[in-house]
Amino acid sequence: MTWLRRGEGVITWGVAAECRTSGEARFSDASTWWRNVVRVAAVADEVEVPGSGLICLGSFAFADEPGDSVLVIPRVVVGRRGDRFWVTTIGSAAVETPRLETQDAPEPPVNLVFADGALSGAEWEGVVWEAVLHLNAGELDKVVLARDLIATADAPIDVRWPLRRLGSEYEMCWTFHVDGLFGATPELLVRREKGLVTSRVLAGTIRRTGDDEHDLTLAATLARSSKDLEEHEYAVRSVAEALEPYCTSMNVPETPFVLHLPNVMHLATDVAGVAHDSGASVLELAAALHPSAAVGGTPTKLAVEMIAEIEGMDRGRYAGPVGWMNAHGDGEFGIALRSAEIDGARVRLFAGCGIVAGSDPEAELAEAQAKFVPVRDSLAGA
Ligand SMILES: C=C(O[C@H]1C=CC=C(C(=O)O)[C@@H]1O)C(=O)O
Repeated sequence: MTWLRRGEGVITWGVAAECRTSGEARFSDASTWWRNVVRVAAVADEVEVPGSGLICLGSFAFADEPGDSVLVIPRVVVGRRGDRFWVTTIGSAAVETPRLETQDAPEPPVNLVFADGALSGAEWEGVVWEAVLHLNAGELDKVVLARDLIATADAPIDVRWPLRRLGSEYEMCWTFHVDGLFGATPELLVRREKGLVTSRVLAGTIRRTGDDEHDLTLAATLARSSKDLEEHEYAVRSVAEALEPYCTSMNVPETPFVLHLPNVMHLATDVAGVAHDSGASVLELAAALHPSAAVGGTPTKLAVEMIAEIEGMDRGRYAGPVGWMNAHGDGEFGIALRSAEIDGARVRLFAGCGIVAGSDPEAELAEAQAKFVPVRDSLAGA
């Protein structure tokens, strides 16, 4: 498993224990399981930085139904924070320090072919039209609709190949791999670190052209676009409202900044708060925030119902929380965007867009295509 950003984070091997769960109680099941593990664990942590000591990594389904979720305690963790490096071993009996051996470099996927997933592009545009009709009728303010692509190779794909590329090309994102779900997400649902709670909210997107000067003009257009600012405002409000009960004070900037990624630019807001003594873990905070308006919509309940009704596919763990947590309940959960599920020689890629009353289905399809780019390119040959 992997959780990395700018070369910092953890890479893990093996499984010491795991909790598989599903349904509405998936977050509380996993939280209870983790608390029980922590209660009986003997932890020797000589490093004491985020990610050292006993940790688990998890990936959760977007929807209550269908979809499976998992929390995994790895056997071996190799971590880095700043100039500190460490190895953690975890087991139910005495554990030996593993020998860390250099592995062969991964090979690229062989003869990779892409095909539409549940819906073709044209069919998906039809679904977006349908949503726009509902939005214009005032039934809801925003709904996020996604689609999938299927990539098939001639032989099983080594996930280290796309992970290396994502890690180096999307440095400002969190590169992850948990139980077959991998990607590089630009959106941090929540981080809890020593009483400080932070969240990076994204919503509002413009595609990059490859011409830096032109992209700067586009960034300025994005920062002034009322459609995108409105969409962004919904997302920030949903995060601030969900975090409020857990924080004594909060800082919610009034204006977003533009986050530049190699494929797209987003309106972004970093929300920060001081956690009060409720002791809610980062996983409990992630459960309270999910699904934010960046992946569900506004109002949440209606948007999630509409997604189930018209989207035409099972999201699985795409757009669900993915991340790690330690024995104190500190950790980071991102939203599993710009992601894919790998199963042998087959990869299922996901991308979605926030739809509001003024959305143009053709433009949304182009935006979804741009959001497939990180994983799509990461699978390409050398
Ligand atoms: C749902 C996705 O992106 C979300 C995150 C950032 C910007 C978004 C947007 O502008 O539509 C989406 O809400 C995705 O990448 O699959």
